[in-house]
Amino acid sequence: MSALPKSVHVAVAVITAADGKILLTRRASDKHQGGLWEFPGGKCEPGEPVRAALAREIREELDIEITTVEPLISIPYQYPDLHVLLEVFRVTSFTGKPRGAEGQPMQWVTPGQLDEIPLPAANRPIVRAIQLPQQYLVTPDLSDSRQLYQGVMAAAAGGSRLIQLRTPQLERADYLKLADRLLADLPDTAMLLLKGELPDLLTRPQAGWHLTSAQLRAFAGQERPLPANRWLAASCHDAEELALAQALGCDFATLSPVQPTASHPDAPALGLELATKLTAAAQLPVFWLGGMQASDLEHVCASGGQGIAAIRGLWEAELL
Ligand SMILES: Nc1nc2c([nH]c(=O)n2[C@@H]2O[C@H](COP(=O)(O)OP(=O)(O)OP(=O)(O)O)[C@@H](O)[C@H]2O)c(=O)[nH]1
Ligand SMILES: [Mg+2]
Repeated sequence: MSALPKSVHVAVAVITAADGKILLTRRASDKHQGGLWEFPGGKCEPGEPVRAALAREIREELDIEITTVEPLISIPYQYPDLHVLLEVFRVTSFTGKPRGAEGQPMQWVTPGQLDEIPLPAANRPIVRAIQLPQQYLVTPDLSDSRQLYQGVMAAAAGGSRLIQLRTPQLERADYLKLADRLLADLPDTAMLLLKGELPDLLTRPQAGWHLTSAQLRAFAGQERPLPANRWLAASCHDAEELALAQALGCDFATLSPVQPTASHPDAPALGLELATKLTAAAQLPVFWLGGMQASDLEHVCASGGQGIAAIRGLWEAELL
């Protein structure tokens, strides 16, 4: 057997059925990461475009033709014995009926079940990218708790699944009161991330936590401060902070400011080119923040981002 190459470029498919279930196959036990479940896919041949490799691998492994393909995330990952660049695509339609054409076992699982299944270590951010929506709402800077409560509830009723409660104008006690009302009343489909200090999070097990970049730096070198079943995110502004977020085990990051924004007029914007570069190097889903609107979503996803985080761009006009 020849030695493994040092770095491989891999096309990976998250094949999603109409009911939201995702197709996993099991790796043969004699292969790299053998015996674990995986998303189907395989290595690009020299000079082969990644989407062509994806179509070929899925044809070879599952005997189907993929038809609707969108970029999900790309992950550079160093295993002890191999460097991989996983380029992951979501496949939402195909022709034919998938079968393990190489004799490999198959199963369809819900996004939530992915947490329970042994996958290769590089796959954790893929699982997070699958579980996260493409829009991350950040509450507008209002001082009226009632208006904020109604706005968040309306957003959740309208389908928003990921919401950060950011209210610099509220006193701490009022903030926590509002947070508790929302945690009690929001539907299970919506996840609320709070800002603040660890003790407040430890007493609110349903909440996620969004760290400031200063908190992220203060936690450097420490253990993940929340258990794996709670959402942990961080505000990042450069490559160093993205690396810290990853090292701390954050589930995702925001990267800002991508474009100039009214809420932070003095912060120099990263620009699209640098945001794309930083996102490609990161090993976690990255929401772009700063001057982002719903109309930017397609470009952000095509550039490797998870989606957009926005204050002004995503809330109903009457809230602002
Ligand atoms: N297909 C796939 N590969 C993954 C995943 N996660 C992950 O780390 N990898 C790694 O990516 C590399 C390439 O995958 P592969 O073994 O499927 O390649 P292939 O289909 O071309 O296989 P072959 O070499 O037997 O022809 C392997 O080192 C594998 O461990 C995943 O979810 N799906
Ligand atoms: Mg394969």
